[in-house]
Amino acid sequence: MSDTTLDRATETQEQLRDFVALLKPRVMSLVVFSGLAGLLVAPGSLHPFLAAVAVLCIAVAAGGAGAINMWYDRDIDAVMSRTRARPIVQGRVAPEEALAFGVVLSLFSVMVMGLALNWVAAGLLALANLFYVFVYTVWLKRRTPQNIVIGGAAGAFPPMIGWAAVTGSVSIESLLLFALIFFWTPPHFWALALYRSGDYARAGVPMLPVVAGEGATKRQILLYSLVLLPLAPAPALLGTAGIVYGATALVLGLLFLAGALAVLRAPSGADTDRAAKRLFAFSILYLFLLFALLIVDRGEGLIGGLGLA
Ligand code: HEM
Ligand SMILES: CC(C)=CCC/C(C)=C/CC/C(C)=C/COP(=O)(O)OP(=O)(O)O
Repeated sequence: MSDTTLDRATETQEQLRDFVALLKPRVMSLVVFSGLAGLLVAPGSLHPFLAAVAVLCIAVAAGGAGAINMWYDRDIDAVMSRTRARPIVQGRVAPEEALAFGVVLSLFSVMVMGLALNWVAAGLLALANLFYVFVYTVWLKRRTPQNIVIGGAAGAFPPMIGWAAVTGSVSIESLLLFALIFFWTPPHFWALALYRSGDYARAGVPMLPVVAGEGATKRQILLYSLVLLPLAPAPALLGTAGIVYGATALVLGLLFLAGALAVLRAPSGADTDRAAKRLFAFSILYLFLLFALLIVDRGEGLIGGLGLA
């Protein structure tokens, strides 16, 4: 192979990597997993191919919204150390190209969901996508410290979308899964914001630790952890999951609460940063485990949900 062919291959690979980065793939992993859980625990069955299409649509719509978010936020992303290396900021992807990429993916995923599954799931998918772009990114992120409480609802839709892909409807059970992520998001994000508050202050983004201070943020984290404690086991009461899920969710909730208390008690500075980093990491593990348990504890739902029964 000649040097120019090799150069071109490397360039294509790097471009591909940049476009994948626009989709925020790491955050997407949990979005997709929670969507899959919603799909698997829903009553009814779906052909495995259609189940795969539905999950792929959730991933692509979330990725499309992520690309549009990166286009809109390119000014503040350039100021924050965590986001400085992103492709648009580094000039490796043109802003208009990222925007077009995000819009096309968003439209495509909603259309495919509607045509292949049903229009309730497609409508919810569009709502989640629009909520992240317009309500969170454009409207609230730069205006109020409640940005992630309200705007964070976008990320709570995936299990409801998975559920609707199977059933064509919204139900009390899928609303409960929505509520679970909705109340999980503030402690998840504010833990990170505590040790990244310098970044947000520099960028002029009014995240809670910047606007209300460290103490108020820690108390809010504790409050939401208290709400999660009875909420997470609740699917066991509705029959969406079994007793194994319910008991483990309670234990996980107690561990979450212990993490929030450790953050509250930690003195300002390095100790707070350390406790907040641990809580942030645990928040991700917590949600992954909850949804994994939900799937496992509904073994017969899993088999039925994929039409394998
Ligand atoms: C408005 C709501 C949310 C905000 C503001 C937020 C913010 C963030 C931020 C800033 C990070 C760090 C990413 C990085 O290091 O580049 C992060 C990580 C993460 N978030 Fe969230 N998040 C939100 C909701 C969610 C939701 C709903 C999910 C999934 C259900 C989620 C899943 C994750 C995961 C899996 C990571 C770890 C990614 C990694 O390994 O870096 N987040 N989040
Ligand atoms: C269609 C669909 C299912 C959408 C779900 C969208 C989704 C993943 C929402 C979660 C919200 C999120 C990742 C916020 C990141 O905040 P930020 O954008 O302020 O983070 P940043 O500072 O890293 O850019």
